[in-house]
Amino acid sequence: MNFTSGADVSELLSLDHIRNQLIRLEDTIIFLLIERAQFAYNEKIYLAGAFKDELNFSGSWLEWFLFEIESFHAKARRYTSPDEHAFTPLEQLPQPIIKPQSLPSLLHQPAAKHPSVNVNHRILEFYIQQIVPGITSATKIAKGKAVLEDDGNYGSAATRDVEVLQALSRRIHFGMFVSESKFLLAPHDFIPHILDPNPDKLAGLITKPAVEAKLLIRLANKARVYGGEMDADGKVVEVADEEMAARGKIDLATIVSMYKDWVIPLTKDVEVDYLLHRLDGVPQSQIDEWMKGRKE
Ligand SMILES: O=C(O)C(=O)C[C@]1(C(=O)O)C=C[C@@H](O)C=C1
Repeated sequence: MNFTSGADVSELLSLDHIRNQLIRLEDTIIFLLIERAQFAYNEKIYLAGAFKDELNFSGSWLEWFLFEIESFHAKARRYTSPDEHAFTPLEQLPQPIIKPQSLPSLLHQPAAKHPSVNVNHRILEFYIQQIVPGITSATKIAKGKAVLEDDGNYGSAATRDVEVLQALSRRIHFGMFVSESKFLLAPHDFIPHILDPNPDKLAGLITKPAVEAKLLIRLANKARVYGGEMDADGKVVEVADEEMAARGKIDLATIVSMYKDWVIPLTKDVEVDYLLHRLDGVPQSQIDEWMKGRKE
């Protein structure tokens, strides 16, 4: 989100504005997945210690990429922005070399900084285990046996992985802004389930089935169009959904189920975890004031 565009806080926190950011990120994520799908699964880059002789690093090749890239980005103060979360623990990253920007305070800091709100470890897990095998040629048959595909493009594949992971992380942690926006619209609805913590009730309050249904239809259409093909004259070549993956483009079902099974549920977890800490440090007088807004 561009926090310095001159927009005021209420505009930045309007649900329409935040949802537009989420819609824009769909495009980014689909294009980045298409880029990753050009390379084989390359299991070796996800195995801890597989390159330990070359790297002097005990984690995986991908974790090493994350560490190196995030070290550079940390120096450029990327992780001082409220919508950015590093995969590498912050204490292992260098300090910014320039002062943090002065950004409008949109989030309730005790909630935004609470460790439970950071779900990057879960993003990394589902991405490696479910998404990469789904969008790449994961296995081939050699001598009658299924073997994992490895094209040796470890640098290219990990570069794309880092880009996809950063975009997924931004998208999912946008849940904090969604929650803040929904909370401020009707704090009295949320407060009882925060004071007597009830994650299910909070999840019920933030869930919007119609928004989710539209998203999944839009996403499938986008993936079909962005992953589609044109001939040299610019004429659209009709390709069946199943054949798109075979052509090294993208597997539509994997993208849609990634959102349905992982991206939306994790965004909701971030929303609920943020809400559970939304009253941390808030004075009782402010809570009373919010509760006055409740319809009798
Ligand atoms: O748009 C919202 O209201 C959100 O909370 C975001 C989101 C999503 O992840 O896309 C999550 C939960 C809602 O049920 C609908 C959509």
